[in-house]
Formats: sequence, C-alpha cells, structure tokens
Amino acid sequence: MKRLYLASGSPRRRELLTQIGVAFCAVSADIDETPLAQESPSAYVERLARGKAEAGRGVVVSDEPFCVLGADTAVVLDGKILGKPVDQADACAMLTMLSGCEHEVLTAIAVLDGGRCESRVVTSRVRFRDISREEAAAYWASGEPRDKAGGYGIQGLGAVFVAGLDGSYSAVVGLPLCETAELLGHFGIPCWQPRNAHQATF
Ligand SMILES: Cc1cn([C@H]2C[C@H](O)[C@@H](COP(=O)(O)OP(=O)(O)OP(=O)(O)O)O2)c(=O)[nH]c1=O
Repeated sequence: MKRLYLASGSPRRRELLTQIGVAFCAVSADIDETPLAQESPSAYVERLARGKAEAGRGVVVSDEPFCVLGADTAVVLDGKILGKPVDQADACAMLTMLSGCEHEVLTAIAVLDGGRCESRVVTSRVRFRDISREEAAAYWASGEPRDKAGGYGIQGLGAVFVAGLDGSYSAVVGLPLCETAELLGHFGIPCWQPRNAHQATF
C-alpha cells in the first residue's frame, strides 16, 4: 500500500480524512487561488484541487512511492465564486447575498500518483434563512468566517443559518467523504484502518 499525503493546511480536511480511518500525513501546499478569466466554478475548483496535489508532491521528501490528495471548496451564487472574506465588510456583503436564498458549494478532490491524476467535483445545494445585518456583524466578530469559503462554516456557529442542504455535508465542510473513499480506492488506499495501524504507518 502506498503512503498518502494530504496537501492541505485545513484542519477540517484533516479531521474529515481521519474520521474515515485513512492513514495519511499532512503537508501544506500553497498555490495561487485566483480564478482564470472565463473559468467556470467547476473547472476552477478542479484545477485548484489538482494544483494543490501537485504542489504537495513538490514538498514531500520520500524514497517510497506515494500518492497525494488535494481538495478545494468554493461557494457559488448565481455562477459567481465567493472566496474567503478579506474583511468584515466583505464577509457581511457575502452573508447578505446568501441570505434567504439557495447557493451551491462545489468541492473538488484530486489524487495524484506519479503521472496519473484523477479528480472529482461534488456539488451540494445549501439554503439559508434570512440573515440580518446585526447577525452578520455578530457572526464576523465570532472569528469563524475568516478562513472559510463564502464566509461561513456549516459545522460551526454558521449552522444556525442553514435551512436546508441537498448533497454532501462533508463536501460542504471541505472533503466529500463518500467520493474521497471511492477515489482513494482506485489508488489502492483503504479507509477504515485501525488507529494503531494508522500510527504505525506514519
Ligand atoms: C462552506 C464552508 C467552507 N469551509 C471551509 C473549507 C475549506 O477549508 C475552506 C475553503 O478554502 P479552500 O481554499 O478550499 O481550503 P483551505 O485554504 O482552507 O485549505 P487548503 O487549501 O490548505 O486545503 O472553507 C468550511 O469549513 N465550512 C463550510 O461550511
């Protein structure tokens, strides 16, 4: 079995991958996340997930063969990509746009093994209740929106805004676990490994 490296600085992705019993080591892989002109949201997240896997491969030091998993999440409203908020005004503007309507969350995953790379894009639909300006400001003050696409976390305080979800909860948090397990299986990497096997591997 090949070793797996998760190319991510996201604590959520580490927790999610641990949840399904996959043995891995995390490496950070910073890439330029600027969308290209005319790039669709789906093409954008897939390109970034692949780019993160490649960047991760660049920092791994190993004599053994290994695979790298990269992922990217974007919140999309009416075809427009909402990234991470840069400041309070940006975060409040995002929540105002998302208030009372439905948006998409796109998460791409990519697994890289030598010259072979496979990727998937998972789309989920999230419906928000109405959000007041005061609530948006209070939510920003909690610190939660800063590092999250669309300026909210469904797994945290932001759950109070979520009136409905159609799709993959884990994908919204940052890693679609059903699809990730399936894709890793294509590369011979199993999930449900016992924790001691996990620790022995790394
Ligand atoms: C919508 C949503 C996003 N997010 C997070 C998932 C991602 O971590 C982040 C989107 O930014 P990403 O650029 O996908 O990921 P990241 O920069 O956090 O981590 P890395 O690139 O190193 O893997 O937003 C939540 O945690 N909860 C949510 O409900």
